[in-house]
Amino acid sequence: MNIEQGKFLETILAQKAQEVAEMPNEEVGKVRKTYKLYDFLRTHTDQLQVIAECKKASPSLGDINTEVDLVAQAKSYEKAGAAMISVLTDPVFFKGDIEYLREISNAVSIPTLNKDFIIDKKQIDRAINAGATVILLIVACFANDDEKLRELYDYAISLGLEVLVETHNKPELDRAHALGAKIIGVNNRNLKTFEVSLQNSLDLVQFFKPENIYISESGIFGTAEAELVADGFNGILVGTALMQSDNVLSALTELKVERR
Ligand SMILES: O=P(O)(O)OC[C@@H](O)[C@@H](O)c1c[nH]c2ccccc12
Repeated sequence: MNIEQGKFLETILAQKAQEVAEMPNEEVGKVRKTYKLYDFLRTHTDQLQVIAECKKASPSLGDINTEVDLVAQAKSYEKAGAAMISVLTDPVFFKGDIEYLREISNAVSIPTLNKDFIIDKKQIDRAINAGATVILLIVACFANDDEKLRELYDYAISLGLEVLVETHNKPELDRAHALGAKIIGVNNRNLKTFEVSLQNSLDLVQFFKPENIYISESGIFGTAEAELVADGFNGILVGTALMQSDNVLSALTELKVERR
C-alpha cells in the first residue's frame, strides 16, 4: 500500500478501523502462564534486557526478511536470552499475521507481545486467545481520547495482561504516567514521518519515575546504540537488526550491555 509522506498513522488507523469492523467477536480465554515482564525487568537490572521482534516487513523499509521461519527465529531469540518476543500481527503494513503470534506463543515459554495498532477490545480478546501475555497500546493512536486509552488499558489489565504503553514525546509520556502505566516504551521512530533519533529516548530520561520500567524502541542495531540508552532504560525493543542478522545469538548477546 502506498503511504503519503507524513500520513502513515492516519492511513493505518483508517485501515485498522476497517479491519476491526470485520473482526469476529471471540470468547476470551485465560492468559497464557509465564513470568511477568515487569517483575523480570525489575529483577534483571545488571544488563540491558532485549525484547526481540518478529517482523517480516515494515512501511519504512519494505521487505526485511520474508523467507524466515518465524517460529525458529523466536526460539533462537528465547535461547539467546530475550526477555520477551514481540510479534507483528498487522497484515497490511508489516506482513504480520495473528497466526504467527499463536504459533510462536505455543513454541516459547517467555512472554509474547502482540505488536499491532490496538484500538478495540476485540483485538485484546484475540491477542489473549493467540497466546499474548502483553499488548501494545500506542498513545499516538488516541489523539486526544484519553478515555478510550484508559478503557482499553483497564480492560487489558482486568483480564490479566500486561500493557506496554508506547510514547514518543513529553506530552505522550505525561499521558502514559497519568494512566498509571508501569511499562512504558519510548519509540525513537516518529510514526508520522518515520524519522528515527535515539536522542528522542535520551531527552525523556529526566522525566522517568523510579517505580516504572522503560523500554527504548526502534533504531537500535548494535552495542553502540545499546550503550547510549543503557543507563536510562531497562530494556530495548529490537526488530530489524535481529531479523537481518544471520547469527541471532551473537547479535542479541551484543545488545545485552552492562548497565551502571
Ligand atoms: O526494527 P526496529 O527499528 O528495531 O524497531 C522495532 C520496533 O521498535 C518497531 O517495530 C516498532 C515500534 N513501535 C511500533 C509500533 C507499531 C509497529 C512497529 C513498531
